[in-house]
Amino acid sequence: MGVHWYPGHMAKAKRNLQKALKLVDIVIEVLDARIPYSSRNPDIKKLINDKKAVVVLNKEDLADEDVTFRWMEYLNKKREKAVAVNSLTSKGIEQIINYIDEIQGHDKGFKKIVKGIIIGIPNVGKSSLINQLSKKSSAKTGNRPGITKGEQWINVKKGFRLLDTPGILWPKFQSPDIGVKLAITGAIRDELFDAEEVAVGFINIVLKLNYLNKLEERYGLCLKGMESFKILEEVGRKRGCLLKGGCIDTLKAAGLLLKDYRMGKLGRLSLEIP
Ligand SMILES: Nc1nc2c(ncn2[C@@H]2O[C@H](COP(=O)(O)OP(=O)(O)OP(=O)(O)O)[C@@H](O)[C@H]2O)c(=O)[nH]1
Repeated sequence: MGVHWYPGHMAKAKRNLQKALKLVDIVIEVLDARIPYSSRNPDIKKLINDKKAVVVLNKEDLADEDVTFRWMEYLNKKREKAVAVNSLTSKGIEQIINYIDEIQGHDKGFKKIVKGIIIGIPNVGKSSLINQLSKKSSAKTGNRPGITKGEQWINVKKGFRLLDTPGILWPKFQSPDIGVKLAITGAIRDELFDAEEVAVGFINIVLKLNYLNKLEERYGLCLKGMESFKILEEVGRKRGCLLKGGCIDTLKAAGLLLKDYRMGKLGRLSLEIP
């Protein structure tokens, strides 16, 4: 799943999700903290309908803290319960549990056992979050979209059960701009896009959101006043990405830059602000 997202894939994902949603009372929707808007499924409101929900801004360790704070405020203003989470270290996990307690406590109509599901687009960290919530590595994780399989309930705590299979959502396709952000963060498989184009798109965002110093620090370069492709070339030159004959291998440089970003080597860097 999450590969090409042909209409057939989407219809299947939607059917599976609708089936799963019938089994649960609470939805934990996982977004990428670096792109909360672009990583949100376009039909989410309709799908969840009036079910209780918690929005998780995952991979908070890779996002700009101030920007994440602004996203939380923005979501809270819209009466959405939002929490910033690092699913690798469990930061924020307690707050999710608290929200679930709160929802259970406030709603007298709730059953004794509340059931939840984790949903989100590919590679956003659904399985890692399930692992953190279950405190055991029962869900399979990997640095590649589309590897989640299996189905069972996990007892997260007394009175709260979680479906061990996350619901996979299709991403937004509205604009090339969103596509580039999804590619940068790894929600779209690398084979499906042109790395150079995506890296240039990434540098454009870096310039727009004033993060150039992060690139300068990482690569020991002075990049002020340069346009995006030139910056990519400079990174390639510095890192020895050269073709036979000495030309800069910008494709290799693009791969290196995107990998560094995804691994957090450029520091905390958000790609969109509310
Ligand atoms: N830095 C960081 N990486 C994370 C975090 N959560 C997950 N990851 C990484 O993101 C990648 C994808 O995580 P998964 O948990 O497999 O994501 P998923 O949404 O289940 O992916 P699919 O099975 O493709 O739908 C893995 O390399 C994880 O280690 C986080 O909070 N911070």
